[in-house]
Parts: sequence; structure tokens; C-alpha cells
Amino acid sequence: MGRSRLGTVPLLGASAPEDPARAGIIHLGLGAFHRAHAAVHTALAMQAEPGDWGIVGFAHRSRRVVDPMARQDGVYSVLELSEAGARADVLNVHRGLGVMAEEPQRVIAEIADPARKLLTLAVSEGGYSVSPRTGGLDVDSPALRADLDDARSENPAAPRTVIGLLAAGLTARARSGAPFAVLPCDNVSAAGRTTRRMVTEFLQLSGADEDALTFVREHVSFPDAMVDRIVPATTPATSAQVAALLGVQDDAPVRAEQFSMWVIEDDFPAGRPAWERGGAIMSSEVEKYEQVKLRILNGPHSLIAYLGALDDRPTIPAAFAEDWIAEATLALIHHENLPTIDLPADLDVNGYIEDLTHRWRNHDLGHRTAQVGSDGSMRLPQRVPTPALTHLRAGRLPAMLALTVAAWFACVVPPAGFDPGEQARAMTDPDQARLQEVAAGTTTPAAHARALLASGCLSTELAAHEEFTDLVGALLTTLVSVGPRAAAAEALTLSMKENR
Ligand SMILES: NC(=O)c1ccc[n+]([C@@H]2O[C@H](COP(=O)([O-])OP(=O)(O)OC[C@H]3O[C@@H](n4cnc5c(N)ncnc54)[C@H](O)[C@@H]3O)[C@@H](O)[C@H]2O)c1
Ligand SMILES: O=P(O)(O)OC[C@@H](O)[C@@H](O)[C@H](O)[C@H](O)CO
Repeated sequence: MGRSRLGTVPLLGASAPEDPARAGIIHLGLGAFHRAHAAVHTALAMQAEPGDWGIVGFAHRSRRVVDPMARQDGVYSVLELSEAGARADVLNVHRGLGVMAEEPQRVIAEIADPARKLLTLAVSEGGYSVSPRTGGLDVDSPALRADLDDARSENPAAPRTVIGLLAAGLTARARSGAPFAVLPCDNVSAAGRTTRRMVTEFLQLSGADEDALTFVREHVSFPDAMVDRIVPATTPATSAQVAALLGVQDDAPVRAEQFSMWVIEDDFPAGRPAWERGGAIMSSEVEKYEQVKLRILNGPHSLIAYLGALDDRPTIPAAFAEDWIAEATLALIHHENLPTIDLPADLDVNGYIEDLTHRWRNHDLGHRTAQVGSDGSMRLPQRVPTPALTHLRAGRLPAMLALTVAAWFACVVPPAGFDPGEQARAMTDPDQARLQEVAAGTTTPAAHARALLASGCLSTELAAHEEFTDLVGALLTTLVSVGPRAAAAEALTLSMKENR
């Protein structure tokens, strides 16, 4: 694969202008999701309306994606897997590649460059440095603290965190005063406003000068966005499928479902691609769409992954094919999450849920339960506490949300003596060792759950609700002593009673 093959393979949307100086977009977090989502909508937008919207993309630490992409001149294919079959198309929009950890000064220089008009982020929840304990900047994190110390020093060397890089880059850009937009594309609620808060807090704590703070306040926008496309990790089989369809060897393909949704708040002071002509929705109701996504898709997706893994199901479709898991998931959606959402006026929510049940049954995607269940300590704080607290404050017990938490604990921080099985053991979590330590020495699953919640891993306010903590403990007890199906039945009975 490479630019020389472009005439012989189907192109997705339009190519970006060749000249890297005309690349208006910087992207941080060059994972599979960005390459199958924002990059695709951008290519489609440029097909409808040409513009200087090439992308300079940076991976976080690894060269796993950057090296093969660079060998292919930034060109790669998107393998779309749907009920209609598989198709592959080629994308040619990346005009610069790098690794944040290797070249932080280059990231800062790119952000300072007035030719770049906006920056997109797909760095996972952990990339935002939000403290699960306080909701503010995560000053408990050693990497963040190191960045703050560095920024306060006489000769700052190089930030390591995304927030540190943004703060340094925007400080440098303040010198030209060229307006800019930072557009987060992660499953983080109110991601735009959250990013603004974290960057501003970082600047204040690091003693940044008033000019930088004023510039960020007045000339940098942080639009909110809701992003939705299931993009499982690329595997060697992805390259083989692309080779079979296109007759070309691609070492950096991505695979995705057909469905794709991007709802964006329209606030770009230096301009933007005509994304609304490339399949995106520009809306003033993004926050409501985010709630729909986080509570109808992501939260229930986590529940499918944890129950499925505990039942030894390797993939989401294999898990969702189990009636009892589908029933528990739909109960979480309809009884507990949907009633807490302020729905956007233009959304057909029943259609969205109906579509979703088909998307979760997409066997060709083979989204692994271990992938969806990983990093729960960063993901569940976005997915569980707000709806759970809404019910608890109204005197109702959210049993399916409690089940989600209990199943997460059983998979990732199981009580002593309980083996959650191969699929759950494959889940990874940056907070796993700390959580194991917190619960060490507890002698019952109920005490185990109580210790974990009391550590503030989800939200301190939620942990203070004893009726919730007790229910998580009871469900964890059933999970480890009888099994996930019995725990799901117990939660379902309670959820139906509470929501009658
Ligand atoms: N894959 C999906 O289906 C999907 C759908 C919607 C949203 N998303 C969002 O996109 C994110 C990335 O998903 P992906 O499929 O591309 O995963 P991926 O593993 O392919 O890529 C993750 C990217 O984030 C970077 N990253 C992770 N932690 C970071 C940190 N602390 N600081 C800086 N960079 C960090 C990684 O280096 C990598 O570039 C998800 O976490 C989610 O928020 C993914
Ligand atoms: O990627 P994560 O772990 O944040 O979430 C797992 C899935 O729920 C998520 O990737 C969805 O597939 C995606 O959010 C769909 O738009």
C-alpha cells in the first residue's frame, strides 16, 4: 500500500492536499478509532468541499501504527464489516506522523503553528487527567505532577501528558494569537468543557502567564462532540481480508462497522472542514447526544463485556446472543439509564436502541469482551455514577448499574480465591494493582466490594450510599458463589420491582 497504488484502489472521500503545510488539523492519539472515524468523515467532507484539511497525527508512545503508516505514505484502508458483507476503501488524508513521547517539542511547535486550525483528540479517558476522586485535574498522578513541576521550572523540558502538551502548545500559540479549536473525540462526558477545565487548571497551577490564560479563554474553543462507531482493534486477519478484497498488502488497516455517527458543537474560530457534508451532525444539543451514547451504548456495552467474560464468551456478539445477557442489558437501558437522559429533540431513541441491538450482534466485527472490558477504572466513572445517583437520590435502587460494578470487580479485581476465567483475565486496567491492594485482607465478597467502592474508584458520593454498596456486595457474592446468570436474575428481579 502507498500513494503509488491510489489509482488502482477505491478511494474513500477525497485525498488531502499533498503539501504538509496545508494540513489544517493536528490529531493526538493515532489509534484505530481516529483512523476509522474522524479521518473518514474528514475525507468525505473534503470530497464535498475541498479544503486544507490534511491531518498531522501523533501516536502516544508506541510506533506500532506510525511506522507502517509512514512506510505507506500515510495511506491505509478501512475495512467495513456489515450484514451486507465486507468492503475496503483507502484513505489518504494524513500528511505528517509522529509520536508524542518521542517528540513533545514537535507537538508543541505544531500547536503553535498558525497554519494548523484545530486539534482533535482520541486519547482514551485516561488522557484527560481528570481525577476520579475530585473531578478536577488529577494531581495525584505522578505523570501529571511531573509535568507541573517541569512547567514551573526555569527551562521546561517536555510535557508527557496530553494536558501538559496542550497547555505548553497553547502557551506557545498565544504569541501569534492565532485562534484555535481543541475537539475531543473520546467517550468522556462534556469532553470539550472538561478539556478546557483541565488545561486551564494546568496553566494556573503551573504559574503560566496571564497572556496564555487570556488567549485560551478568548481565542481557543473546546467544542463538545459525541462520537459513535464500533472500531475493534486491528488484527493480522484485517490485513489478510484487505489483501483479499483489494489485492494490496496493507500493514496499517482498520476495521469498523458500517454505522458511524459524529455530533459536533459548531464552534471553530479558525474554520473547519465541511463535516456536515461528510456525514457529521453539527448541533447545539451535543451534551444530550453524549448522554445517549454513554448511557445507552457504552454503559450497557461494559455490562455485556463483564457478564460475557464471566460466562467465558470471547466476543460481544457471542455474549449478547445469550438471552439472559441481552435481557439484563435491555433492562439496564430501559429501566435505569434511559429515564435519566434528557433526550435530544431530533433523535429517534427507539431507532437508536433498535440499531444498537443489531450492531452488538455483528459477528464479523468480533469485538472482544476483553477489549471492551479493559480500563474500567477510567471508563465506568463516565458511565455509572451519574445515572446511579439520580436514582439513589430519588429513593430507588439501580440494581443493573450495581450489577455492572459487581461484574467489573469480579472480572478485574476478583475476591481472593475466585477465578474469573480466561476472558476476564485478559482484561487490563491501569488501576488494577492499586485496587487489588485496597481490597487485600478482606474476607468476604461483600467486604471486598465495600473496600473497593470506599477507595473512590467510581465516585465518593456513590460510595457513601450504603444501600448501593450493600447491593454491589450482595451481587458480587452471588457472582462468585453461584455465577453471573444467577446474579443477573437477582438484579433483574430487583430492578423490575424498583421501577414498577
Ligand atoms: N474503538 C471504538 O470503538 C471507539 C468508539 C468511540 C470512541 N472511542 C474512543 O477512542 C479512544 C481510542 O480508541 P481506539 O480504538 O483508537 O484505541 P487504540 O488502543 O487503537 O488507541 C488508543 C490511542 O490513545 C492513546 N492513549 C491511550 N492512553 C493515553 C494517554 N493516557 N495519553 C495519551 N494518549 C493515550 C494510545 O496511545 C492510542 O494512540 C477510546 O478510548 C474511546 O474514548 C473508541
Ligand atoms: O472503547 P471504550 O473502551 O471506551 O469503550 C468500549 C466500547 O463501548 C466503545 O469502544 C464503543 O464500541 C464505542 O464507543 C462505539 O461508539
